[in-house]
Amino acid sequence: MDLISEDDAALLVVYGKKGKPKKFLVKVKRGKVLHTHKGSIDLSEIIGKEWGCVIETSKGERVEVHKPILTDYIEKIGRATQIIYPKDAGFMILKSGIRPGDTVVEIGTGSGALTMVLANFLGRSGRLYSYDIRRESLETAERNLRLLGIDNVVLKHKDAKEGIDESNVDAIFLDIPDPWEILPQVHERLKPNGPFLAFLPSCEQVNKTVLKAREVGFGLIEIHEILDREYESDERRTRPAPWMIGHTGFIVIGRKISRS
Ligand SMILES: C[S@@+](CC[C@H](N)C(=O)[O-])C[C@H]1O[C@@H](n2cnc3c(N)ncnc32)[C@H](O)[C@@H]1O
Repeated sequence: MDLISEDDAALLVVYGKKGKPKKFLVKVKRGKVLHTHKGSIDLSEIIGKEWGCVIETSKGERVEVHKPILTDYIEKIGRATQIIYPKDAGFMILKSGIRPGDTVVEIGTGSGALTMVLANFLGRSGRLYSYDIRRESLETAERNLRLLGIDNVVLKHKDAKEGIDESNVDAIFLDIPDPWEILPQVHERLKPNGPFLAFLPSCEQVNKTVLKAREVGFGLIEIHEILDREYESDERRTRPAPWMIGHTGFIVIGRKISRS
């Protein structure tokens, strides 16, 4: 049975007045105490217990102990930049057509949120080459990747405008302010019919990207925006949560057409 051990990561959840969950991502250590607004939690107590168990704080409040999944990590990772949220990352992966074992390039590592999702999907037999111009971003991303024990990513400190080193790549993901500047190289480095997927916060960027993508030889160009509205439900009513992530960005996708 998969029991909780020392040094495991655990997601502890305590509930506020209106049933709102407050989440704590912790490393389990004997003797370590977590202090929350609902009392303290002795982490020694959960060692040897089953995942999904329920314990109590020092004030007798309920604490759920969950085994963290990828989205839990993404919510809590250190950030050096804006990140791509799971709602967008999941859609981008599906629309890229990539499969475990593929070779993928990412331009704009940032904090590594999309990097984590891509690397997790590609698996041990896959390879992700991720470029960033800023050392600070790469350092943050490296720390975040280490949290998950991800080892199929090659982080590259390089301006992608100076060239993409890999060729015959299955897909290229771009999260930089001006992807249109490098679409000619992206086209050259993709395998036949390979897709690019660009994440862009503004309509002006979308337009420039689409026009350039047509010019350099991408077909089946699509533009999407993904909206995710969370709901809350109790004995009295079910309704949209008062807060939502209003706008993240647009996703532009194109598939390489061979120049004949
Ligand atoms: C918004 S962040 C990417 C966030 C990332 N997708 C995530 O989910 O954490 C954009 C990153 O692109 C990098 N960048 C901008 N222009 C670049 C270029 N020409 N080549 C490589 N990286 C670039 C920036 O340094 C920044 O870290």
